[in-house]
Amino acid sequence: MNYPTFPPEFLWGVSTSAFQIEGATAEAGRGPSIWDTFTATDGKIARGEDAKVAADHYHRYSEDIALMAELGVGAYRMSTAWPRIQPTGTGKPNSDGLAFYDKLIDDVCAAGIAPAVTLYHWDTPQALEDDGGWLNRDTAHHFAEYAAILGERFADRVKLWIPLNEPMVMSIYGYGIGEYAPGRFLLLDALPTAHHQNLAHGLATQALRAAGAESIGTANNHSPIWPADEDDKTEAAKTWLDALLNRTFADPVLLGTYPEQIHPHLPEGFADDLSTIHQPLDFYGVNYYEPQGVAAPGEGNPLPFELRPVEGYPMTTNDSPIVPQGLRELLVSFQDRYREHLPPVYITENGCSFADAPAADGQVHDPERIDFLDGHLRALREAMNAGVDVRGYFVWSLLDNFEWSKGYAPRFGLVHVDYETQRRTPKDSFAWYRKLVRHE
Ligand SMILES: O=C(O)[C@H](O)[C@@H](O)[C@H](O)[C@H](O)CO
Repeated sequence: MNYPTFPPEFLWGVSTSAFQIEGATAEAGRGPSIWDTFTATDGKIARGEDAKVAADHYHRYSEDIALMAELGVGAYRMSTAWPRIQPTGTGKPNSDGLAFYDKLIDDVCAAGIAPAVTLYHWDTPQALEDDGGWLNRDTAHHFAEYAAILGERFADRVKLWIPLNEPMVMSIYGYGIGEYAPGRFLLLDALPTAHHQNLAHGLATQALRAAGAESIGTANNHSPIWPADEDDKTEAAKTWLDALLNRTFADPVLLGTYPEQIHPHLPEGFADDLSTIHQPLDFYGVNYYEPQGVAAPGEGNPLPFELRPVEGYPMTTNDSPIVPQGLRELLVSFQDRYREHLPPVYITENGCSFADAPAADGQVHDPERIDFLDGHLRALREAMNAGVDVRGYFVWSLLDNFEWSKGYAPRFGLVHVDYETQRRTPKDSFAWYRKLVRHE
């Protein structure tokens, strides 16, 4: 099988997040997070599922590290659970929490794999949410304190640091439309949470630098915005949605500015924080899954846009259109828009879910996932040929895991997880990725 070719020093990895795989939510001093609260709230999660056990990674991380060593990946993007380190989000760190990540990071390093640590993948300590969460500017400063604790403890071993995972999703899905924790429905009044997360990114980057961190970047999710029709009003809606979903999180970090449209929705004095947010970065991490369709707002719609599905493409079981060329388009547009302000890029997440299950032969055959990865890697290669400086790629995800409000039905892993027995079964895509990563 001919694979797309990449430079020998290209960094191959896999990604996960703490809340989606660890389980052990009440063990070793971990405090409750907004997602523990959300999963315990009726009607919020499909089939009433929760992540108390998830993939039980907290107890089975050695087995999972052995799987990554088998894959031959050069890096593992994981997240640390803020409520495991600071159960209420402030104050003295929980030594058992630090000890867990000490052991995990040591064993990842011992397997010859570079740890890439995301400090925050949406599991805000509930105590901070009770004080307003990301609506409260103080949370950004608490986050910087948390970052300093991690930097001090792990900067000697961690290769790549990512303060926040997808602040856009936290703001829009968590505070804007209530689909994710903490479940607020504030629409555009959620935008102060975007600013406070951007501020947290800047303050945490300063704290990590002070602790001697090697390489710091982002993991922002981005989508090319595709107009549903040629109407001028749709073009205006496209510009607005691009500002909201993409530029509100890229511009302040890369340029030290916010798109004009967003200014009226930001907290007073936001401009004074831009120099803190606009920290020099070593890389820009992009999570790509799909383009986003848009049209002009209909009658009575309070928003300056209307979301539209992208049609005419094969779909995943998570209702995502499979559009590899969207990745090339996105990266080339970023190169054009940010030019010398865009540091080297890592694809920090890309992946797909299908209803994978062991077949009669005990194997898990997932040809659609192999096609998905192959297609997106070819599109990535094209973007690199067009001049985008891409240094690495992380598959979402190593393991099947808890897919937020959709629970366990969407399976994104290269490794199948039987949630009854916690048995791990590498899928065909695991073998495919192994060959690619090992240049076999
Ligand atoms: O991008 C995200 O939404 C998150 O970073 C992951 O936690 C998701 O599980 C994954 O993307 C699949 O939807």
